[in-house]
Amino acid sequence: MHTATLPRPTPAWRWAALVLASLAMFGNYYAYDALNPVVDLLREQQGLDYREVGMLSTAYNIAALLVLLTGGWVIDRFGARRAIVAFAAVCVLAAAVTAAAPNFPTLLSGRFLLGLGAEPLIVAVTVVLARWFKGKELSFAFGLNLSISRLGSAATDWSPSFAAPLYSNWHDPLWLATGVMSAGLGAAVLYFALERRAEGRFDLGAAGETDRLDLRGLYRFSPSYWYIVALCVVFYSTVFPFRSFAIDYFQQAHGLSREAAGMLSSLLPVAAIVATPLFGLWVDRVGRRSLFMAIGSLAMLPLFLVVTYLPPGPAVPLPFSEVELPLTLFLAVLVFGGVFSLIPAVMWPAVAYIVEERRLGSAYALMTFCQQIGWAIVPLAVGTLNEHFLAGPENPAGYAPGMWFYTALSALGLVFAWKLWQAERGPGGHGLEYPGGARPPA
Ligand SMILES: C[C@H](NC(=O)[C@@H](N)CCCCN)C(=O)O
Repeated sequence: MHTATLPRPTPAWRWAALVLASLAMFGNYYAYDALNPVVDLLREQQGLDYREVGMLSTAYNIAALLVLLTGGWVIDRFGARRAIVAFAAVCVLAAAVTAAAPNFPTLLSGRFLLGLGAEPLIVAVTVVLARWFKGKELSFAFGLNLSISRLGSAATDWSPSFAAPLYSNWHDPLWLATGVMSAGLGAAVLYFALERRAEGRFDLGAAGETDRLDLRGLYRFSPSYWYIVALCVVFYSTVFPFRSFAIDYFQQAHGLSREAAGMLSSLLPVAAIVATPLFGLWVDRVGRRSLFMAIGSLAMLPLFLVVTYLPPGPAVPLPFSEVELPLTLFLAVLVFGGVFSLIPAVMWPAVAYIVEERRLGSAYALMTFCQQIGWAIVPLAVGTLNEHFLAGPENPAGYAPGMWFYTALSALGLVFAWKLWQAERGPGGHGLEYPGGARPPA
């Protein structure tokens, strides 16, 4: 079929494709985060310690590293629409294995399997969005996709409230996650059917470059690229592991109920749902990308120490819920949510200004690869610190070393963002500080 003679897809088809692909991502993010509200139950009922909880997170990353190494081969070989269905099916299987697990090794295999499905599912969805939206609201489509994905994370955090009866044991909330991911698989199948019907009617463009890892070209990336990668590593190595332990931490160290801890933790993705696309639009207008990354890193620096050492403050009612939250924690997590919106909204698109288009797939794949390495190590380190310092409700101070560790990572992030800002203000800058990514003529 000679697609060049066909029209580009109409808005209705494009938005239907976005909604279906994003629902698959909703299931993906829900299934990943489903472990967070059951950490205390895994410790009490399954006898896991914090280090083992950290290992569950690391198992996901090791699988993701292996999949990223084999690159987008499956996507190239079988096409993105088949890949979306296949990877979503792997996620359903992974969620079911995790929910049914009778012991720790099976739990580990479930999370490993999830890494094999979830990260390439994200890549495949990125590929299909690029095909449908290239030249038409692509950034906005990516932003909406990320917001719907984060809604999946928030829904997991809310589940101790809306699915409270399930939380008498750790299996049932994970079966709920399996159900949600199955609905995501349903959306993936509908997407498959939609794309098949669109073929022959519309020009969907050639399948783009998938995120391949081209190790030969690494040395050709500029220092600015490597500063962004370094920031990406320390940023996500802080945020994602913090989220993994956050609900349990708020329960044990601050005495919150699971519902309140879940609501508090959900402020992070909820803030990001609203603010990420807005920050994206703002930065596109004003530029100053590396300055914003530095501001975000600076704002993040004191937050872990604030929740550890400042008095909790008065209890404030959370709108639209029965829950009351200590003011200090509420404000700290809200600011963290702002940072979680600002840095990703600026950081991922900034790479496109620094790396030429034909190497963008490699650049993103390498960045995601490095991200997984940091994200694999930190939960293990924090889990080990919690165990070593006997963290628990009788010894809330035992969580402080982990919080200092996050603070040290945030400080490193600030250094990398600062170096990037310096590099970009100089003559070798790539235009990150200017609205369209180009320095205005002198
Ligand atoms: C855009 C970015 N996504 C990622 O970093 C993914 N590699 C992993 C997401 C896993 C979420 N449970 C993000 O979400 O900010």
